[in-house]
Amino acid sequence: MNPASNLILVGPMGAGKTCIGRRLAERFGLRLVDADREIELRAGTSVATLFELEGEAGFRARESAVLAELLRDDGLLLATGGGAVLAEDNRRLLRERGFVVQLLVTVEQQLERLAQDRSRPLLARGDREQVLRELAQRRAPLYAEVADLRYDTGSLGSAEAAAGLAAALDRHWRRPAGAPSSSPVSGADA
Ligand SMILES: Nc1ncnc2c1ncn2[C@@H]1O[C@H](COP(=O)(O)OP(=O)(O)O)[C@@H](O)[C@H]1O
Ligand SMILES: O=C(O)C1=C[C@@H](OP(=O)(O)O)[C@@H](O)[C@H](O)C1
Ligand SMILES: [Mg+2]
Repeated sequence: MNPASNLILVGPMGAGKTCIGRRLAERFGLRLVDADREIELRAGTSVATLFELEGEAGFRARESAVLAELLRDDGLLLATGGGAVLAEDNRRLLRERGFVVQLLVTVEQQLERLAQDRSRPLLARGDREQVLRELAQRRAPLYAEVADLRYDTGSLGSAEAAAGLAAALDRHWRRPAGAPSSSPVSGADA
């Protein structure tokens, strides 16, 4: 098991990386960083606009650079974007620099959670269900390759899921000596 001080969330769009990350950061005394948000801050524009202006390849180059920059630090809760595992160098970096949690979600749950979402360019055209199924098929082995722990949010709401994941991390994540101690998940209803 990986005794890293960073906690890294990977998984598909709508798995809850960003929102569960927010709750867990507080619980484990980690600094929350969301890779997409950091890319947007550096570029001064949105992920959707970057896809439009630079294509997916341009966005992926920015994503790799941001992951490398952020993961020089310790004590982070890093919420990645769903495609962060595509590049082999990213996968190596994630494995080396953190305890990686793969959040599991079904395509049906993704469709429900992202029904109103207009910010994810990969879902902007075509048949959403088909796109999500193709992405899941291609990426599932890549998430599995980097994961130290897999966690299924199933039918849980995000507060319950965060509380359940925190309990699983208490059992499975060996943190380095001197890491801040954990406190209850705020707003958890489980
Ligand atoms: N466990 C959950 N149960 C219900 N809704 C959720 C859950 N996790 C996330 N959501 C909702 O799904 C949407 C996407 O969540 P988000 O955290 O942005 O996912 P990701 O960063 O993995 O793409 C948000 O509207 C969020 O409130
Ligand atoms: O799956 C993907 O390739 C993407 C997922 C998004 O992040 P979330 O997984 O946080 O939605 C964002 O990085 C971008 O729209 C591309
Ligand atoms: Mg996100």
